[in-house]
Amino acid sequence: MKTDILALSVGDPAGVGPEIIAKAWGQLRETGPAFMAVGDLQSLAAAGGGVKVKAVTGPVEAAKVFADALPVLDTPLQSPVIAGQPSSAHAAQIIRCIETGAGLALSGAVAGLVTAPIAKAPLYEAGFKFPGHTEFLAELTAPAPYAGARGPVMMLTAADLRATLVTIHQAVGTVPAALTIDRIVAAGLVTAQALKTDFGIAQPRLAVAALNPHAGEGGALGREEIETIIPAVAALRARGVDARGPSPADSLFHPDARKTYDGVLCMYHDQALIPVKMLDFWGGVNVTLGLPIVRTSPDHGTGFDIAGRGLARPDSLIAALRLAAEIAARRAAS
Ligand SMILES: NC(=O)C1=CN([C@@H]2O[C@H](COP(=O)(O)OP(=O)(O)OC[C@H]3O[C@@H](n4cnc5c(N)ncnc54)[C@H](O)[C@@H]3O)[C@@H](O)[C@H]2O)C=CC1
Ligand SMILES: NCC(=O)COP(=O)(O)O
Repeated sequence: MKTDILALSVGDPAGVGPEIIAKAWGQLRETGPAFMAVGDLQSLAAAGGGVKVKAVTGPVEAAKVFADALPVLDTPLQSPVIAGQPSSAHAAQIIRCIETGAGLALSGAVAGLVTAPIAKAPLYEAGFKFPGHTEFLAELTAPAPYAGARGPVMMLTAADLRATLVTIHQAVGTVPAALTIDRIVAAGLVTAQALKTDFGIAQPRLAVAALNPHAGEGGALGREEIETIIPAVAALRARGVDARGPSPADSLFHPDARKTYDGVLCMYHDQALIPVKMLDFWGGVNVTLGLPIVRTSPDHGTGFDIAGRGLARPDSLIAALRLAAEIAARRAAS
């Protein structure tokens, strides 16, 4: 049965996830968007500082209890949690929660999936083969049909800035070789389409960032613009995308520059994430574009340094829940 409720995977139980989920529930219980946590009930109750939690059998029951208690689809951990201390012993449960949430979203039982942060290293130690949620969810949803341009493409958004990435989790030294015309075009097509369907922008303008200082200074400071990015922008324009660039990245993110585009395609992780987190560290949201399911996440990580101390802020998670509900409503209406 379809519901408007969102699934929320709890992420690393030793991080700030359980605490910010309990806090987010406290702020959203009367207004929504409603969500069902998928994780270990006991550790959520312990991290929640007295918040009322309730085990539920699925989204329909969760929607009924949301105003009164934090609904949890209990997925028990096999070993104890110590806040601030990640452990590869939790990896299987963390992965199962993401799989469960994705399955519920694929079946339409929930409107979308929001993921609380995972730490990558303990999952890699346990044999997890994907750089992060983004690539894992692409694999989990690959068999499902999707009419749009297929991702995954990572978008980080805060205030009026929507920045997407051509390369995601890879060492900076490997980025130039990874930037191909096809890869930039594919990320640009997914971004342009998602700006229309998921963000409601009828005719999106896409800025494309250069890789090198001064956009390569005519080749003197790097040839990636000439050999790869300029041809990719031309190919995007030939496919009907209003793409401009490549523009020197140092002049692309100030307020007046941001008024000239609806989305900006960035070449590597920190090129996009630094301006987004500078603009609004607490309100930033990570969205996976080009999937048959709606998926958002807070822009921050597991915060092990503050986990279990009551200091974690739920703002970014709340923004992620609100954006997931908005995108789901837009997709449902189209
Ligand atoms: N969506 C996801 O699953 C993400 C996961 N990560 C993972 O998180 C782990 C830690 O990464 P870091 O680079 O240290 O970033 P981080 O975001 O966990 O921490 C950076 C700083 O922000 C603070 N912070 C984080 N969340 C906060 C919150 N809700 N309230 C108040 N302060 C908060 C932390 O205390 C720390 O000082 C890594 O293993 C990384 O893989 C990082 C980013 C996103
Ligand atoms: N820096 C963003 C991040 O690590 C999120 O990755 P993902 O788990 O959403 O793929």
